[in-house]
Amino acid sequence: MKFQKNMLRKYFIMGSQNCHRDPREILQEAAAAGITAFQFREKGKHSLKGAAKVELAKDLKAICHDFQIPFIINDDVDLAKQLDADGIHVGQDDQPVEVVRKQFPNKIIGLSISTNKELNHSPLEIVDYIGAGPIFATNTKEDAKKAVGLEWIQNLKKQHPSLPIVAIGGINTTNAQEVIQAGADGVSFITAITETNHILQAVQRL
Ligand SMILES: Cc1ncc(COP(=O)(O)OP(=O)(O)O)c(N)n1
Ligand SMILES: Cc1nc(C(=O)O)sc1CCOP(=O)(O)O
Ligand SMILES: [Mg+2]
Repeated sequence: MKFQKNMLRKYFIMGSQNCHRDPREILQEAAAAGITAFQFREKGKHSLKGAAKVELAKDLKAICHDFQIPFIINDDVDLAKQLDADGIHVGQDDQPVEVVRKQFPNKIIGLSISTNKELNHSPLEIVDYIGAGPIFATNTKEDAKKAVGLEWIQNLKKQHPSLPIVAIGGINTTNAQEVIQAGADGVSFITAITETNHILQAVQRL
């Protein structure tokens, strides 16, 4: 699947550890409601491992493809290869993005950026988009860095006007609009969907 900036507009991220019910049901509802991309982030204390992780990933990929939404895998390069995912998202402490690009010349590749130093030392020309954040405080990622705020998105956009940017961290139905107004091409979110009882409404508002 070829990357397009508008895929970043409503980018849902999830793993089974984020869910109070079957992740398949949650993704199905979010996809029907209009998310534009999905990242499988099976990570942390209560996450699935081994065959159970692979089985869930396969099911979630099939749902994404039913809705023609890109299926992106967080961190796990081997799983991305095994499942022929549409893309992979890596952070500063994961496999170097140069290595990932060599392995996947045609897949969507996203890279996390949390500071100006990371921005200035990353090979931005070989990634399709950056995940910028945390914009606001978040409890979802244990090792999240300091919140960067909306001005940082404005600065990023000024410095790199054509670099696709998806904002992440503490984004919900009430603050998503100001994130877009600050210059992000889209918003990514976990708990805005996994902690709501009204997925359709939440996705529409986001
Ligand atoms: C879209 C998006 N942006 C940032 C991240 C964070 O990636 P990373 O820093 O590697 O942290 P983990 O998610 O792996 O804990 C992301 N996953 N997606
Ligand atoms: C996975 C992730 N990465 C972040 C980063 O800043 O790189 S913040 C984050 C968690 C986002 O979850 P929520 O939408 O529930 O705040
Ligand atoms: Mg990572």
